[in-house]
Amino acid sequence: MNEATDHNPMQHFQQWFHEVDTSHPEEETNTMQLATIGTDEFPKSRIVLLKKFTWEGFVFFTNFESEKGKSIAHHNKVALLFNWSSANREVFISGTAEKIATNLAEGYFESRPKGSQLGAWASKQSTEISSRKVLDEQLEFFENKFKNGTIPMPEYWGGYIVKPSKMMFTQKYPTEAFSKVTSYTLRPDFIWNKNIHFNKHTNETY
Ligand SMILES: Cc1cc2nc3c(=O)[nH]c(=O)nc-3n(C[C@H](O)[C@H](O)[C@H](O)COP(=O)(O)O)c2cc1C
Repeated sequence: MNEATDHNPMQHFQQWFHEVDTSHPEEETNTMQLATIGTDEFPKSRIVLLKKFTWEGFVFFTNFESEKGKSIAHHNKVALLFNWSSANREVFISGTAEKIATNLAEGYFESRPKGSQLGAWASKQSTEISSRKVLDEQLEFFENKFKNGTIPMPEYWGGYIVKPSKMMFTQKYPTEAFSKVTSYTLRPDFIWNKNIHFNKHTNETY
C-alpha cells in the first residue's frame, strides 16, 4: 500500500493526470467527454475542458442554456471520459453535476481572454447561427456595449462540478492481451480527504 494510488481515487487521478501531462506533451490532457441524459431521454456526449479538479470533483464551464445545461437540469447524473491514448490510458467517471457558486465562476470568467468573454455573450450554444456575419455582428454589438469597462459574466454562463460516484482507471498494454482496470465505488458519505469510504477493485480484462 505504498503507492499514492492505493489510498484515494482522486490521488490516483492526480497521479495519472500529472504523468500524462508531463510525459505526453502532445496529449490534450484536460479534454474530456461529458455524457448527459437529454430531455428526450437519449444519451449525448460532447467534448468539454476540465478547468479544475479538487478533492470533491471535476469542474468545467459552459452555457447553462445549452443542450447540456438543459440536460443536466433535467437529469443531473452524468459521465466523464478522459481518453489519453498516447499513454494507453482511459479514465471513466460517473457522478452528479452541480452548479458551482457564481462568485467562483466569475473568478474564472474574469481570467479568460476578452475574446472568449465576448464569445460567451455573442454565441448561443447549441443553436444554429444563420451565418458568420450574424455572429460577427453580435460580437461587435457586445464589444461596443462593454467598451468602457470590464465584461460581466452572463447570468446564463457558469461552472459545474461533477462529484463522482464511480471512477474506473484503465491501463492498456499494447504488446499484451490484457488491460489493467482499477475501479472505485464511492459510498454516498464519502469524505474525500480520508482514506476510507470507497471500495477498490483491480482486475485484468481481456
Ligand atoms: C476541444 C474542445 C473543447 C471544448 N470545450 C468546451 C467547454 O469547455 N465548454 C463548453 O460548453 N463547450 C466546449 N466545447 C464545445 C462542445 O463540445 C459543444 O459543441 C458545445 O458546448 C455544445 O454542446 P451541447 O449542444 O451538447 O450543449 C468544446 C469543443 C471542443 C472541440
